[in-house]
Amino acid sequence: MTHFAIENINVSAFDAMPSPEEIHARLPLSPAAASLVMNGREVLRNILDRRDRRLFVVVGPCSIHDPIAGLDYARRLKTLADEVSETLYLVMRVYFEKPRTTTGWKGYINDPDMDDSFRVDQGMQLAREFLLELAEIGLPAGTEALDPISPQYLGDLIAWTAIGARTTESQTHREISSGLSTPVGFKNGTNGDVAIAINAILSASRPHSFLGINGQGRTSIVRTRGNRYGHLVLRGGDGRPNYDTVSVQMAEQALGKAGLPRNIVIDCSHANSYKKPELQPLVMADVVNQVRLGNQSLVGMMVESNLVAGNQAIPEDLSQLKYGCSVTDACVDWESTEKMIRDAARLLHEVLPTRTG
Ligand SMILES: O=C[C@H](O)[C@H](O)COP(=O)(O)O
Ligand SMILES: C=C(OP(=O)(O)O)C(=O)O
Repeated sequence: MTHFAIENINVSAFDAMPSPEEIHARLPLSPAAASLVMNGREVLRNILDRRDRRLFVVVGPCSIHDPIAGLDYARRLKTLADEVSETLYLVMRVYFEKPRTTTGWKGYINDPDMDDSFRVDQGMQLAREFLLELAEIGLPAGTEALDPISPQYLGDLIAWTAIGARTTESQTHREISSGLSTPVGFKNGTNGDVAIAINAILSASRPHSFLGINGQGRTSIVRTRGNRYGHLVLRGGDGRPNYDTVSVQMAEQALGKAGLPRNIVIDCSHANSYKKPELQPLVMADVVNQVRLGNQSLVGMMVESNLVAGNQAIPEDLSQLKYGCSVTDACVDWESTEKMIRDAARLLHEVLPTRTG
């Protein structure tokens, strides 16, 4: 009798991963990290509930590829975070998973050696090590939840989560968000569609039951309670920005119509700056000006920033990588980051007391 392969025809291997509990046991959450993460989430919830009048800023590299440079960045950001803490709450952008338009490097977890060896097992452990060190430095982390299983490995170290423009409409990502322990920012679609993000916030606010894994790595029916801290992130789309007052007001109206809190974060990067990093300070200045003119729905901003401006292609010889420079989207450099955030903090100082509490 002839045997035909009938399943997994296009799968070349199943390589076992250590379970979340095994990785947690190797790299346990320290008491200091636990309290930093819990405090970070609480501040963010307070901002979204208007018990804290500050704005939060998720700022940092488009992606982490070199932990030494990433932590060098983090130490500088911590000094800046302390300096502006009266008006702005800084969360470091720690993106380990990159959604690609077609193909490309998918991030530090997927391919930590950047050589197509795809050591996800090592990447997950290295990502956890990075987050633990970041917590020791004293900064909360914000990340994109792209892989539906990663939160079981890293979720205890995350204070803010984004669902990206390419996955906001995905049921899987809405389900995961309904169970995440952090506030979740849903981006509008790459074509500028805000309605999908509003539907995502509504969906994630409800309980769901879906397939996932538990701490032992066993396939489980995950049953969630719903996450009431979903909010909208405007990132522009279809080559056009949407941080202007008219777009913001339309988004406010859409949130109100859906019965959702009017909580809007502006991503200063991506289509809001035509992917030109040098325009990000202008977007931030405009958002700050809208707050100064009385806008009450703008609660946060996002910036793609690194030690060095621009980006670089991943070279074959990794020793040729430029230190502190993005290997994904182009970023603003450290000096511009300091200036734009200091300017924002100074300008917001006088208006924060007049924001609705
Ligand atoms: O911020 C990151 C990128 O915009 C996103 O991962 C898409 O990148 P790509 O269009 O280069 O694939
Ligand atoms: C992929 C990202 O953004 P977006 O989903 O808005 O394209 C990102 O911020 O890395």
